[in-house]
Amino acid sequence: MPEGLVLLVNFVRFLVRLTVFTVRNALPLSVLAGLGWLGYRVGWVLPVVLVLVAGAGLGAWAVLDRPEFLRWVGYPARAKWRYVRVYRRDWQPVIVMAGLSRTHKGREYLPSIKRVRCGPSSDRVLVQMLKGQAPDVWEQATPNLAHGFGSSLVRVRAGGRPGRVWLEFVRKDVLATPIPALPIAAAADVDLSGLVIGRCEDGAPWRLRVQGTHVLVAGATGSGKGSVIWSVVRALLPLMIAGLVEVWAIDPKRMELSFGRALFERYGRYSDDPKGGMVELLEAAAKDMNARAEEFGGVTRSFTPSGRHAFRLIIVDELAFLTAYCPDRDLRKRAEAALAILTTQGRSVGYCVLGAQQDARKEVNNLRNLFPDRMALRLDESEQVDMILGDGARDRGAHADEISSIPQIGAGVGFVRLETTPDPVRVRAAYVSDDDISAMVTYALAHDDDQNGDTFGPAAGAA
Ligand SMILES: Nc1ncnc2c1ncn2[C@@H]1O[C@H](COP(=O)(O)OP(=O)(O)OP(=O)(O)O)[C@@H](O)[C@H]1O
Repeated sequence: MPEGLVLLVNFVRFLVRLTVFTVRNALPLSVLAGLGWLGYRVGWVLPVVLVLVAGAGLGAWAVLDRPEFLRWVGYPARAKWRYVRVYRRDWQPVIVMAGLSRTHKGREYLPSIKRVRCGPSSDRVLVQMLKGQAPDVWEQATPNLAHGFGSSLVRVRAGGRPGRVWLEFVRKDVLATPIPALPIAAAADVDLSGLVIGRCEDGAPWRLRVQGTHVLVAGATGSGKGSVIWSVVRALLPLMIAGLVEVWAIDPKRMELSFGRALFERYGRYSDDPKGGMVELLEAAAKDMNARAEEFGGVTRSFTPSGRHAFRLIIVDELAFLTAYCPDRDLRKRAEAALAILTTQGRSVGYCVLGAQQDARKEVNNLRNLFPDRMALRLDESEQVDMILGDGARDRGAHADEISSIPQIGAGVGFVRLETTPDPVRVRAAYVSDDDISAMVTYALAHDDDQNGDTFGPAAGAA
């Protein structure tokens, strides 16, 4: 190529880059230009005073309303900084070493960074993949990317349009410390389509739907299934006291639920009888559910809890005991039949089954697919993750088999799929201790007398 043409091409490239840089950084460049102009026209005292006043204003904002300050100033500034200092600087060598670039006819083709966003615990980098690349190539390279950019974990998320992926670089584990039991809400604030039972990795409340679904909690022994169950009961407590919710507890292990037995006996039912009592309770629930379905048939299609028709949560602490381990074959069959009826027909008439189980395998619980919402706490084997959360969940970052077995760090931590996103989200349930459960029993029984017989809450009386 003639030398003049090379110079021209480089000059045009420089102009394009300068324009892009100016447009992207219009605000800080305008401020700098304004201050420079002021300094030139009226001296440097005024710009310095302005900078100090702005700094003090930002400091006051950061102290008075930290979340908003971080949202509008802190995280965007950090994102720019990390883009320049981490991702753009190391992009080429890391991508080449991870095998994500291509060389064709001596020219190197690199995927490009479109955007960087920062949150409290992770950075998200939007990447324009090379033409012909698919997200699974990136999923295979996540260990290289994590080591290359100095993060503890990388997850690949959908990029919103074909050809793009978000890389989520986890900087620190914000769920590594236990969350104490959440405060008991007012009855009017309890939402059956989103009970707050813990926290998501991005700091948002973890909301669990119980109305219109069934929930399966899978986790190895000691993974903290009890904290999920008790956080749900705690969140429902105001509506239990108000007579709008009943909790029926089936407790084959006689450990976890027996502690709050008084609550279930007062606001629902309880059984730990292995000789048929637990199965009878399930059958009673299925029978009542059928009666309710008959009463509602042709009258109403949506369920609203009321004093006459309370929302019923059926908790089964160890599903596998009823469906696989119970020595009496007849009882196993009856339990499976009742569970199948409840899970297939109960959703629309105000029944929800919340089942827990240690073993995710099909042989142990072949009703698994009747639970629309499933969560994976710590699991023993990586293959079990997809059995619970669906195919591809582990590749999308649900590493439930890598959750720490140290209770302080990993109990109650798990992965769920939320309605809003196909990607699994890491969550931690609040820890409801034995003392908290005793306090709940005392609280409920103390409030009982005032409210017994009345109905409360916005949905009352509307069945
Ligand atoms: N959310 C939590 N945060 C912190 N620690 C927790 C949490 N949940 C449970 N733990 C701790 O972990 C221990 C085991 O929890 P838990 O008994 O709920 O597990 P599990 O899954 O029900 O086990 P198993 O199936 O053997 O009954 C508890 O004794 C408690 O100390």
